[in-house]
Amino acid sequence: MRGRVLVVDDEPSIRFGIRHFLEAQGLAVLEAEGCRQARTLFRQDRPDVVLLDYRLPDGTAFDLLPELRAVDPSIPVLVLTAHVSLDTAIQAIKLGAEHFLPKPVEMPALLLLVDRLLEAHKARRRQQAQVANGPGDLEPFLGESRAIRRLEATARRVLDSDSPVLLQGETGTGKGVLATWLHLNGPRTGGPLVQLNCAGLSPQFLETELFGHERGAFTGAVSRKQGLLEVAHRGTVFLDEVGDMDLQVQPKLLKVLEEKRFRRLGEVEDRVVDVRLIAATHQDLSEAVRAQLFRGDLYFRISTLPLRIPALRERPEDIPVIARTLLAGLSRELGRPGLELSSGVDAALRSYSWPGNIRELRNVLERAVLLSSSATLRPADLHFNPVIAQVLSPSPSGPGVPASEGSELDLTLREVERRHIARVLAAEGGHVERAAKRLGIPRSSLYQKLKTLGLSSKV
Ligand SMILES: Nc1ncnc2c1ncn2[C@@H]1O[C@H](COP(=O)(O)OP(=O)(O)OP(=O)(O)O)[C@@H](O)[C@H]1O
Repeated sequence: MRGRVLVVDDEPSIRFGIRHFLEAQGLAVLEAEGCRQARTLFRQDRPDVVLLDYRLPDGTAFDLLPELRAVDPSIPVLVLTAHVSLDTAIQAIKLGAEHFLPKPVEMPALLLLVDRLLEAHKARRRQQAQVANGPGDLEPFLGESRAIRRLEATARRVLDSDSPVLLQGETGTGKGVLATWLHLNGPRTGGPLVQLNCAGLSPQFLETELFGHERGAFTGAVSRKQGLLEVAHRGTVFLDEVGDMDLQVQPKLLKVLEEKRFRRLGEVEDRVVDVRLIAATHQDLSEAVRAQLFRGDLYFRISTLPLRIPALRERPEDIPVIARTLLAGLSRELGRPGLELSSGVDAALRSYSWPGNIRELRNVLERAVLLSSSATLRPADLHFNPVIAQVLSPSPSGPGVPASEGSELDLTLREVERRHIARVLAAEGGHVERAAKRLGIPRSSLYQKLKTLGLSSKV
């Protein structure tokens, strides 16, 4: 199917003629005989193009256009009319119509315009997806280990399916990178990819983010808000850290997956939505189900297609090629062409345990590039960070608190700063940019502090 066209006209013979013609061209056609029916179909089925007769029994195209734009401004509308005056044309364009076509409709001209509008719609969606994702050119299957080849084979098999995918893997293994790849290489690539990290979100915030709300639905809902599920229509929703989703919200997500409908907060009517869910977690969700922190029914639904991303230490043979790929990216990003790794570096990289996985590897390389003026990085340029290792691996003394640390009152200001930075960095899984944001300082200042506080090499 090349696309879906909604034909709104009160004359059954005109609808029949257009339908017959467009279906023969491989397009699917929905029909509405007036504004009311058009509104419902538009909201529920989100066509790719609307053909809208100007005069309808319960209103005109001018009544309907602003409403359709409010629901989804990316869907192009073509107005059909027997009498086009310049004023009408200007008014329609102002209200968001893409084109006019005089009646009686000439089918070849109609097809030409519909094809053009379909292309424009697809390009708009693709552009929206790219804005949301950032550059989607990262390759998630770097290396030749059996673990990564197996992951690639399974990922390719699930590309075309609409069933939910569950990505499991430690922090920094590239779950986000794989989610983007699945979206961009699957049939929904022209649609949006919408991402939400569920960690630490209150139930109400999570609900309004996912489902949206009507004006006045609760105190503070001063205007209506579109939920991410609506924004992701015909695309993909990526829910990161799904294991942290509040128990109150979980049954509502299950309903969306099972019935493909949901309701904005404060709304009485259901909305139909067509999204593919990719969920990710670093937790053992089956354990969370046993501990009654995650609903069993939702777990079974979202884990239809589970993909496990191996940790770096499970595939040390892939580390040299991943490191060189990351270095080439950093080289471009930081304007330092021709960067290389000396032969001794591979052994050093392979012998470290990488608790923060590819994110940590990238950070170690980025730090090395920034702190070294040579084009060839040597083992001495690599500063691994044992604090991260300590915090990310389970420790009896609790996260981020080395057992040997004495009374906080005896600490110097410099030591407090050093420990705080180390903790924030560890809490962000070694993600320097996010840690800098959390600390409220520029990334370059954080690098400077890491250097002066000796965090990069001897914490
Ligand atoms: N295959 C890859 N190629 C290049 N960079 C990668 C790759 N995989 C991961 N990265 C980098 O590692 C970092 C972490 O990736 P990502 O956010 O996808 O991991 P994650 O498993 O989702 O982490 P978390 O569980 O902490 O959210 C990002 O900066 C990303 O650019």
